Amino acid sequence: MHPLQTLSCLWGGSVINLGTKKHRDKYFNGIDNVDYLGCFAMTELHHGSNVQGLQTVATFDPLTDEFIIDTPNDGAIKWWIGNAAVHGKFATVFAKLMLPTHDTKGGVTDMGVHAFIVPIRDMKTHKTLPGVEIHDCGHKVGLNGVDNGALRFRSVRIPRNNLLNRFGDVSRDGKYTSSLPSINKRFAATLGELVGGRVGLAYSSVGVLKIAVVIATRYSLLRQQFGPPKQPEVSILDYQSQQHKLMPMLASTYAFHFATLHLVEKYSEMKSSHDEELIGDVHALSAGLKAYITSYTQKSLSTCREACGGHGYAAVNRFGSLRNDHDIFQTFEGDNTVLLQQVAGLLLKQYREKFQGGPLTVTWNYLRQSMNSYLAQPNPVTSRWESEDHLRDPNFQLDAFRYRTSRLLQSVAIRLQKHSKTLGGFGAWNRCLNHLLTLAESHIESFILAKFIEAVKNCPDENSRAALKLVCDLYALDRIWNDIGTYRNVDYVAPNKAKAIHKLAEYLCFQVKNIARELVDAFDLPDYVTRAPIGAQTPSEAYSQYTQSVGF
Ligand SMILES: CCCCCCCCCCCCC/C=C/C(=O)SCCNC(=O)CCNC(=O)[C@H](O)C(C)(C)COP(=O)(O)OP(=O)(O)OC[C@H]1O[C@@H](n2cnc3c(N)ncnc32)[C@H](O)[C@@H]1OP(=O)(O)O
Ligand SMILES: Cc1cc2nc3c(=O)[nH]c(=O)nc-3n(C[C@H](O)[C@H](O)[C@H](O)COP(=O)(O)OP(=O)(O)OC[C@H]3O[C@@H](n4cnc5c(N)ncnc54)[C@H](O)[C@@H]3O)c2cc1C
Repeated sequence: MHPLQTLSCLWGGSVINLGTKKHRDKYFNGIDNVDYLGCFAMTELHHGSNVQGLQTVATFDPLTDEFIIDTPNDGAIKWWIGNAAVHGKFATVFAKLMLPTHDTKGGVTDMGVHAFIVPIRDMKTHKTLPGVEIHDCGHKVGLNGVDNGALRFRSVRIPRNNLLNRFGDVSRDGKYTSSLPSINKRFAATLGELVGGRVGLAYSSVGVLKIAVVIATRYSLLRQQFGPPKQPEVSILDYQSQQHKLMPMLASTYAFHFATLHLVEKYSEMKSSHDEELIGDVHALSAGLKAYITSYTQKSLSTCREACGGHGYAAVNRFGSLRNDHDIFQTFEGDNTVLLQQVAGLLLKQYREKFQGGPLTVTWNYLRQSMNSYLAQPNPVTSRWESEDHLRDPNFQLDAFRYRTSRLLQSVAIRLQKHSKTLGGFGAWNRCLNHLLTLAESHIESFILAKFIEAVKNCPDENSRAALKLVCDLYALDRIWNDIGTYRNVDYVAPNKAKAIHKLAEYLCFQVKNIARELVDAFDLPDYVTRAPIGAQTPSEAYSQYTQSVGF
């Protein structure tokens, strides 16, 4: 999807999902046929992550039945707004709704952040409208095809009808009504508009990871360097170090593929059902997967570039532009560190409800099982089991991941309770922040593994199932080895078992290497998508495409 289209989804989605029939009737066709190019103006110079801290105001004027949109200070200038600098005709502006209190002092009441449609350029002349000032945010590290702009509003008047009023409305006489019980619920509903973008970014990030893994793996099979004395040189993927760099990454790519397929399904289900519980579930899942996957992909892009040596540094082989364009996936649509805290918050909410007897929603019900079974002391016998059958048993693998999450959840809940007494909620949360982030990542890894195991089980073709099982085992054991300290600290894994896990993970890297070409070809990415000579589908063409690219 082209960034412009994605940005129009943000603008169009906000009008359709935060507005009501009158907005759909007035704007849908223009959005759909791209007459009404628009932008999603939430972020300000001083506030991006903290949406409740936004300062742009929309004050209702009962005399003229309008809202007055104002940027009260430079910190409130809308910043980074895609489609604003060149193309946008409208903006969905997120601002604090201010209602007159009708008292003698002429006061106003802050009703919280709401969304407003603000025309920013003339439909015919495309000139910036009166009271609107727009500048380009300038050259960026990447994604320079997107025209990110900064907008200042000086007493811009819009009709009352331009309030996107699905979750809160203002009558002609300035009375506020809402279908939702609290300002917090209205805020959550408004933020719900961000979920679609996070789903899209998680899914797109897997696409970027596939491209990088395809290029690096194909090149590593093709590239030969050194070999045994008096024998032909070997492919660099024969080196254990190269296998260790790329094969767990290939396994993670497959794991993320299945996890994001499930996320898209849950998102579509949520959009059609509007199920309250599902909304919270999908919010946390999209936040967690977007944060986890985009962080993993960004690190992997550098690993792939390095694994291809000097030719990985040639712009024509794309690692640079992919790395530069993808880098911001870790920040926009919600900064990853901030989003992981949403996951931790929801886990703690479920934990509290569970111990207060409340129901656990379907996606988290493993916590119910794990809370009871896993939190018993680890079994001193199984913690020493090291056979390949046991280590490659999906039940062991998933139990290990879920045990870790449960232990992290229980221990952070205890720490938060202890620190809150002296530091208060905010201080306690900050004191435990790294623990909370580890909990969130551990939960997301458990979710990803569960989906991968499910995909293996449901694979109809026997040979493909065997290949997927091999890749899934590598994913699981690599992840356990990656955090072996946690498992050792709680004696879930004895020293002998840790050694066996490490040894088996290295052996599985070697085995996956033997089918690596088939595994990357299975992503079915044509050369016009990977667009990197050294990763050409036909190995014999790779070097010739590359030499031709420089003019030979
Ligand atoms: C390389 C190839 C390229 C390919 C091409 C692809 C190009 C892709 C281009 C994509 C274009 C992207 C353009 C970018 C756009 C943007 O960046 S838009 C702006 C994004 N900004 C954000 O995401 C802001 C992040 N901040 C927040 O979401 C919130 O401020 C917060 C941090 C979540 C709120 O925190 P706080 O104020 O502390 O409130 P909480 O108590 O945490 O939350 C209140 C309740 O609301 C619930 N909630 C929060 N978010 C959501 C949500 N999204 N959906 C549903 N519910 C939500 C939260 O759970 C709380 O509920 P309760 O616990 O019940 O109170
Ligand atoms: C190319 C690009 C396109 C964009 N497009 C749009 C758009 O179209 N519309 C739009 O509204 N916005 C857009 N944005 C803005 C984007 O959404 C914000 O940059 C993002 O939400 C992060 O906010 P911030 O930049 O203010 O960072 P901050 O929130 O200031 O965060 C900075 C750092 O502080 C850390 N931090 C912040 N809060 C916490 C916390 N509570 N706990 C721990 N660490 C914390 C973060 O982890 C981060 O590393 C875009 C940005 C870019 C660069």
